[in-house]
Amino acid sequence: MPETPDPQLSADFSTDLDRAASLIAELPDYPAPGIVFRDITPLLADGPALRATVDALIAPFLGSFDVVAGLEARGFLLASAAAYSTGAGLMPIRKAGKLPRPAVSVEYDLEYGSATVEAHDDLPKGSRVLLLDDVLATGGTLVAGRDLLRQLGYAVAGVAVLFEIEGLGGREFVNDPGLHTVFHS
Ligand SMILES: O=P(O)(O)OC[C@H]1O[C@H](OP(=O)(O)OP(=O)(O)O)[C@H](O)[C@@H]1O
Ligand SMILES: Nc1ncnc2[nH]cnc12
Repeated sequence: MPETPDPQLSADFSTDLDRAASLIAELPDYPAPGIVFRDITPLLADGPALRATVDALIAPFLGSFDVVAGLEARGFLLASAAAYSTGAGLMPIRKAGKLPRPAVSVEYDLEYGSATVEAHDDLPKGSRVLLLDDVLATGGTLVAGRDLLRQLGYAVAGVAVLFEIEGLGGREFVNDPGLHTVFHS
C-alpha cells in the first residue's frame, strides 16, 4: 500500500475525506441475515484518508477535552489516533471480563446482540472525556459508554462517530444535539 494515494484514484475524489467515504465497505447479511455491516478496515488502510477522517471526527471538540475514550474494539483505533494527534489521554472502554481491576459496568443492547462495557476509575473526577466509536446503529453501545463515563464522575465533552447508519433510531436514542458523525448512510 503506497503512503500517498494513487494519482489515478485521487483524481476521482476532490479530498481525502471524499475518498474515505468510498472506503467504507458494505457487507450484506453479516453477521446475521438482514444486517448490512459497515466495515471501516479499507479506510484504515489508507493513510491520508484515515488522517482526514480522524481530523474530521474530532474537529468540533478541539480544546474541549482532556481524554479520548474509545469503545472496544473498533473505537479503540480511532480514539488512539485522536489522543495521539491532540496530546490527550486515552481511555479504553472494554467489553466485559477483560479488565484486571474492579471496574464499573453497564449492560446494553446493540443492532445484533447484547453486551456489557466496563472501565476502571483511573481519571480525576470531572475529567473532560470525548467519546468515540466507528459506527452508530441503534445507539445502544454509545449510550452505554456515555452512562459509564457519567457513573465514573467524568464530564462528557462530546460524542462522535465515524459512520451513522440512518433509520435505526440511533441518533434519537443518543438524544444529544451535539452528536457528531462524519459519514452517514
Ligand atoms: O449502535 P449499536 O447498535 O450499539 O452498534 C454500534 C456498535 O456495534 C459495533 O461494535 P461491536 O459490538 O460489534 O464490537 P467490535 O467493535 O468489537 O466489532 C460498532 O463498532 C459499535 O460499537
Ligand atoms: N451494521 C453495522 N455495521 C457495523 N457495525 C455495526 N454495529 C452495529 N451494527 C453495525
